[in-house]
Amino acid sequence: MSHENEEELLDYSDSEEITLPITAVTTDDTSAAEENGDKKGSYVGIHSTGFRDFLLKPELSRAIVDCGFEHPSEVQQVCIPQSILGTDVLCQAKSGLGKTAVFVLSTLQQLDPVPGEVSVVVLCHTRELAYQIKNEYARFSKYLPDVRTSVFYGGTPITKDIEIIKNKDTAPHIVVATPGRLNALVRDKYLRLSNVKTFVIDECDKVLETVDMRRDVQEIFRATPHQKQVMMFSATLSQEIRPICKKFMQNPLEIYVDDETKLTLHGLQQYYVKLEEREKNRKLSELLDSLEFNQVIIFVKSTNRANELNKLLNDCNFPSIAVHSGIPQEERIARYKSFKEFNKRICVSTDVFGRGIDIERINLAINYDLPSEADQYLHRVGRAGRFGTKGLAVSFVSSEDDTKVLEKIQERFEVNIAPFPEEGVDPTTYMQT
Ligand SMILES: Nc1ncnc2c1ncn2[C@@H]1O[C@H](COP(=O)(O)OP(=O)(O)OP(=O)(O)O)[C@@H](O)[C@H]1O
Repeated sequence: MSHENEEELLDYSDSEEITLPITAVTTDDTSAAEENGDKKGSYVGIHSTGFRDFLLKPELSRAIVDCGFEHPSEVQQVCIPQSILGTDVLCQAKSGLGKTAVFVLSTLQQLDPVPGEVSVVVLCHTRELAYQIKNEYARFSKYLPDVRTSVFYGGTPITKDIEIIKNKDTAPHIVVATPGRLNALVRDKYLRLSNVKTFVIDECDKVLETVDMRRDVQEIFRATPHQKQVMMFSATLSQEIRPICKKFMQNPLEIYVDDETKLTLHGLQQYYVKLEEREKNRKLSELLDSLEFNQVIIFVKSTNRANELNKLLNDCNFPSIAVHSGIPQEERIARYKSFKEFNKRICVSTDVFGRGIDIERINLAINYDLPSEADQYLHRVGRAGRFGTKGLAVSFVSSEDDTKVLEKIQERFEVNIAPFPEEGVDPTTYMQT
């Protein structure tokens, strides 16, 4: 089997049926962004540290101001001072509160770009997320013109990646990638990782849960020097996955949300609708007609269903797009961009967009198909209500299994998911003012 083919097997983005056992966890992550009203960027923690207290490079400080970040979120306050010193970090913090900026800022702070040397590797589980993280590096390194970041993922010609690596004018210092493609580039000796100083895994529980993806990560990891900084992040870090993560680390700073109730996004209203499978389309169309929203993401359990539902919505004149792993990669990224740029207001997706994807205007998440596990629910609904903003989540419950999952979610995260009110939901309670 060619490497290209092998790697194609390693696109796990639609693997919605994988279950990872979860047990209780503990934290102190008081979401001050939420407590402090719902205005994005209005985070003021108990210890009101400012970004300037981190003593970052002036080029980074300027970019932070340009990005409109006024105050670091709690996870940023806790992790950035340590991570810029090279400490290993294993960090769980709730969805949408700025984990990405922790590793982007701290790696840029430490980076001293050397031509032809890769200093930072960031791995994540989907191609769109890799693309998004690369753009975060672009935003924050805009005043660091010598720093180059590249993104490598499957489903695109590997020859293009090789050209970028070989050309001294484009060879990256920071590589953001999905494990399959990066492993292919390293294994075939196109990319040398012997100068890597920091190794990051975002959505680490997802990346490390399946044996195949973990094997890729291990192979890539072995190509990096022993002495380096390792950082891993996720909103969900079960007791089972923590020791696996720690095998890659040395004395990490460990941040856990050990009280799962604290993973609940309080700005997010959550409801369910009990109905028969055959009633889903009518109900969805009713909700889309009656609810106000800026952008909505609708989750389904298979690529087929994503296509069918998207077609149906378009036939009914709802401006929607579908995103799933069955779509050619270039088109997938084009659709991600188009949705992010607000060209479409409705996106039907599999779990490709179930984690990490950050689209500011999404304030409604609909589980047309409920996920089969509670963790995935948490990630999915976290697409609405980013950075402590308000949002609304509605889940369709159509089977015995759905009912069980719903119960589990409510128990674990101590969230009250009420039946969707007959009179609807007052838009002022979930729309930003
Ligand atoms: N200090 C800050 N001030 C204002 N906005 C911020 C700040 N930090 C991050 N953000 C913004 O908050 C949003 C969510 O951040 P990010 O995507 O990093 O969350 P996350 O913790 O990785 O979430 P998830 O677990 O869902 O992947 C992004 O749009 C980011 O630009």
